[in-house]
Parts: sequence; structure tokens; C-alpha cells
Amino acid sequence: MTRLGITAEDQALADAVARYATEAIAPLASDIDAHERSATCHVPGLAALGVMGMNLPERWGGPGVMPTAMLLSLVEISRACAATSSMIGAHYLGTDAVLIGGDDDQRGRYLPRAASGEWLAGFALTEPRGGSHPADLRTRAVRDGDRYRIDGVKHFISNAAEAKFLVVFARTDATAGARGVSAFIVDTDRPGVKVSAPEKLMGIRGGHAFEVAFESVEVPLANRLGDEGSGFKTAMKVLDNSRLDVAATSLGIAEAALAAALDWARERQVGGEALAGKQGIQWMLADMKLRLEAAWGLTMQALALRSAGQPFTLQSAMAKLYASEMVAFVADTALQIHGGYGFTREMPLERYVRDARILRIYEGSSEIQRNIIARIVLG
Ligand SMILES: CC(C)(COP(=O)(O)OP(=O)(O)OC[C@H]1O[C@@H](n2cnc3c(N)ncnc32)[C@H](O)[C@@H]1OP(=O)(O)O)[C@@H](O)C(=O)NCCC(=O)NCCSC(=O)CCS(=O)O
Repeated sequence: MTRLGITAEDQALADAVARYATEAIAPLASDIDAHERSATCHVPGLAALGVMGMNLPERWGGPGVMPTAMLLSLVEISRACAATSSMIGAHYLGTDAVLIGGDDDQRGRYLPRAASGEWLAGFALTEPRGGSHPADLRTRAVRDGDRYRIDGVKHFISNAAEAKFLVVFARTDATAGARGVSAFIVDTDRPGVKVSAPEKLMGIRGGHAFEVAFESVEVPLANRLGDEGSGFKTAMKVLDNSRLDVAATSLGIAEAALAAALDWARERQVGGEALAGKQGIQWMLADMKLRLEAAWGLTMQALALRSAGQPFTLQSAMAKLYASEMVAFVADTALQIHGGYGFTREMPLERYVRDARILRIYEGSSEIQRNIIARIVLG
């Protein structure tokens, strides 16, 4: 379907990613899910297409494309395998943090090798005692001359076991709330970095997430991103971006679920008539399409503002909230249309439903998005 606001160049890139996703990613999606295999097996192929650095400008190793091309690519990847998209999203969280919060020395040391797929990145903000209110985080970074010593525990950190580096948010001032949080690039091979076994997840099972303990981990001053106390704002800016990646994942799963439901409705015969001939099914399909298109609209609006360099916190929160709730409805309704077959693991519908569930939770739950929206509209 033609969408306004997409250039021929963006579309051509997304089409190349779509071909790769269909040929190389989709055939492995069910196996990755069933055996909880890491979706990082796709990193070399994705890097060759420029996807691992699509959030980065050419100067730092990216292909230098607009955010729209990146979003369309994530939609295509999610249509094939949401776990792969989630793994890429976590990589973008880490590299966006270096791009946004770092200086040119840090960008030069880390970003080109992340864009080439040689190094995987992650983003360590969430802690076991809470993820929704990161201003309360307890991980500490204590300065000692030209280095910091980091102690604390982070939870649900995607990519951690395979990441070359994590951007870790830690408290440098115990009394300053959000203004007491600083961000650090931590190489995961530093002594004292301990990564747990992967969590047992309901969905996106190939997007592995871990608890990571930091036990007196020494980090050079040269790896602090920005000034002391600037880490919270860096995290918030990164999350403005990443919530659109979650919207893209939602769109991709929903596109796949709707396509499956349409095929099934056309082919499945009940009482000598295709399901598609029944008004009850038609109304389900109409509601799915309606909500999917509304989510596209909100996402493209947020992207247009982001591309224009304008504030888009509100639009990003609305796109993430609406798209992640939309895909829950679309995936569940697609499964319903498939009846008992949709409930089997022979078909991808149950995977779509499971994969979609996290999208209402991570990178700010639906409730957090509502808080952000309400705060902004109330002024
Ligand atoms: C809901 C929250 C936004 C509320 O935050 P706070 O109330 O604690 O902080 P504020 O007072 O609003 O802001 C403090 C400070 O930061 C500035 N700020 C806030 N938002 C932005 C922004 N979007 N861009 C730039 N700056 C921002 C604000 O102006 C203040 O600055 P001053 O001090 O006044 O100068 C927040 O708690 C929130 O977003 N919570 C959700 C956290 C979340 O999404 N966690 C998920 C982590 S990542 C993940 O889940 C995936 C991990 S992975 O897959 O490995």
C-alpha cells in the first residue's frame, strides 16, 4: 500500500530489507522461537544491508538514511521475526545513547564497529527494583581519579551476553534525583561484569534479556557520556527514539497477522462459503485494518517531526502506546479468525500474540506513555 511521506529512496531500501527478511529471517523465526535461539545469528546479514547502523549518520559508519527508511526496515524485519527486530532495537538503544550523549572521541571509538555489526550494543537502565521510574535507580558510580567504580545490578538487559559494550546509567550524586544520574560506556569484558543466564520469556524468545551485575567495575573517565548528571536526559532522548522502534515492531507483527487473517478468510470454507463472505468476519477484518492504519498515521507523524528536528516526545509516546495496544487486538483477532488452527504451533498466530505482549511493557509501559501524554497536554 502506498503511504504518503515515503520517498522512493526510503522505499527502495525497505524493499531490499523486506526481500532479505522474507528469504533469510522468516524461515528461521519459528525455530528461533521454539528453541530460544539468539536472533543475533542474523547480525552479519543485517549489517551487510546497513541495518545495524541505520540509526547512525554516515560519519559514524551508518548508511546515512532518514529515520523513515529505518522504521520501514524494522517493520519489514518484524513482519518476519519480532525477536530479531527487538535485538536490533536494543542495539540502537546503546548506539543512540553514544550518539546523543557522547563526544566525537567516544562516537569514533564505538559507533563504526557497532554499525558494521562487529560489535553489538545494549542499554542498561532498568533495575530489579523498578523500571518505570529510572530517576530512582540505585547503581552507583564513584569517581576515583581518572576512573569510576560502578556497583549495582541491572535487569532485563537485552543483548548483554553478546554485547561488546553496554551504556550503563548510574548514580553519581545520591541527593540529586534525576540530575544525579550519569551514563557510562562499559565494555562487557571488564572484570566485575557478570551476566546471568537468559530470562525465560513468553515471547520474542530470540531477543535474549539478562540480569547484569556490576561488581566494582572500573570505567575510565573517558567513557563517561557527557557531564556528570546528564545521563537521565540522555536516556529520555534515547527512549523518545526507541519508542518509535517499538511502534515499528508493532506495525510489522500486525501487518503479518492481518495478511494471515485475510488469506485464511478467503480460503477457509464454512458451510460451502468462504469465511470472508461472513459479515462478522468482515467487520473483524475492517476493525483490524482501521486500527493498523491509525497506528501507521501516528507513527509517521512522529517520524516527520523527528526528521524535521522538532520535539516529538508526545508523538512518540502516542505512537508507541497506540501501536502496541493495536497489535494486541490485531494479533488476537487474527488468531480468533483462524479458530483452533490459530492456537496450534503449526501456525505463527500464537507467536504473534506472545511476541506482541512485551510491546505494551518495555521501553515504558502503556501506563507510563499515558503519564507522559497527560503531562504534556496538561502543560
Ligand atoms: C515517565 C518519566 C518520563 C518521568 O520522569 P521523571 O518524572 O522522573 O523526570 P522528569 O522530572 O520528567 O524529568 C527529569 C529531567 O529530564 C528531562 N526530560 C524528561 N523527559 C525528557 C525527554 N523526553 N527529552 C529530554 N529531556 C527530558 C526533564 O526536562 C528534566 O530536566 P531538568 O532536570 O528539569 O533539567 C520517566 O520516568 C520514564 O520515561 N519512565 C519510563 C522509563 C522506561 O521507559 N524504561 C524502559 C527502559 S529501556 C527498556 O525497557 C528496554 C531495555 S532493553 O530491551 O534492553
